[in-house]
Amino acid sequence: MIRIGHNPNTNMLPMFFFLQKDHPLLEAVTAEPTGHNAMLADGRIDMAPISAFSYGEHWKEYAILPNLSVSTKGRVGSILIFSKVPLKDLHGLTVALTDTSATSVNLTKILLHHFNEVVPNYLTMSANLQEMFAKADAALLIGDAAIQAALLHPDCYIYDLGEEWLKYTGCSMTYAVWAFPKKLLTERKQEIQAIYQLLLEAKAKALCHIENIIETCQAMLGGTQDFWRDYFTQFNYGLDHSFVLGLNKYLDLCFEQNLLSSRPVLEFWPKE
Ligand SMILES: C=C(O[C@@H]1C=C(C(=O)O)C=C[C@H]1O)C(=O)O
Repeated sequence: MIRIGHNPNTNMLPMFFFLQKDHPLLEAVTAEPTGHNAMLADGRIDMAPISAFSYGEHWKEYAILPNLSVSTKGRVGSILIFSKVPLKDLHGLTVALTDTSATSVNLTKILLHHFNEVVPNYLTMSANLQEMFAKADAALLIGDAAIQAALLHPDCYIYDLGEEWLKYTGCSMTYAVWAFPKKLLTERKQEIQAIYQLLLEAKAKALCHIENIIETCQAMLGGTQDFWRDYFTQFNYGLDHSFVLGLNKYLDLCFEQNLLSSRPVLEFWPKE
């Protein structure tokens, strides 16, 4: 039995919609990314789509499943900074960070400190734009919370972090990777391999039946079918060479900005 992290956000539906969650080999544990990051680190789950940043913290212990990720080249649509002032004017002001993210929280710091030369103060808060704006000048939201806040058309600047990252680096951005502790390979290699196959099959099926996913998203959060169709054209759920380049660029910058204590090396299993 492999306990896997199930992320309930719409951006992960292409991974989970057709995954047989009652399969005898798997148990699904639902949480936001930071929940899975913590659960994988302390052994409460065996595998999850964790924040790419969390892989960077644990790269010596974890392996990444090839050809799986949550990535975009440019716009994401659901990793957004809502700001009362332009990004360049945030120096010395307060930015509220959602407590559900690790990758985007550190991407925010890289974009502000390294590329915009502004250093604000940070607050970590639960994802609620109104409450964040009561205490801060800008707010980072991810996933469905970001989509819901944007659909209300708040009267503020909105920055898409995938777009900002592309503007400054020319690279794609990988937000999540599927990782597991390498030590599981000594006794549970076959189970991991079997779950990996299920994940690849679930993803392949979803990409052929994206209309089912679009209808589900509309039922969950509203918005038009065109909105959701456009949302999913941004995403790439694979991890080919060009996405690996962007992921390495992000992890290298995290290390150079002292957000990570060592420079991560990506290790994949199964090896290709
Ligand atoms: C694309 C998204 O990516 C998510 C962002 C994450 C993070 O910032 O740590 C982690 C997992 C991803 O699924 C999103 O939430 O919109």
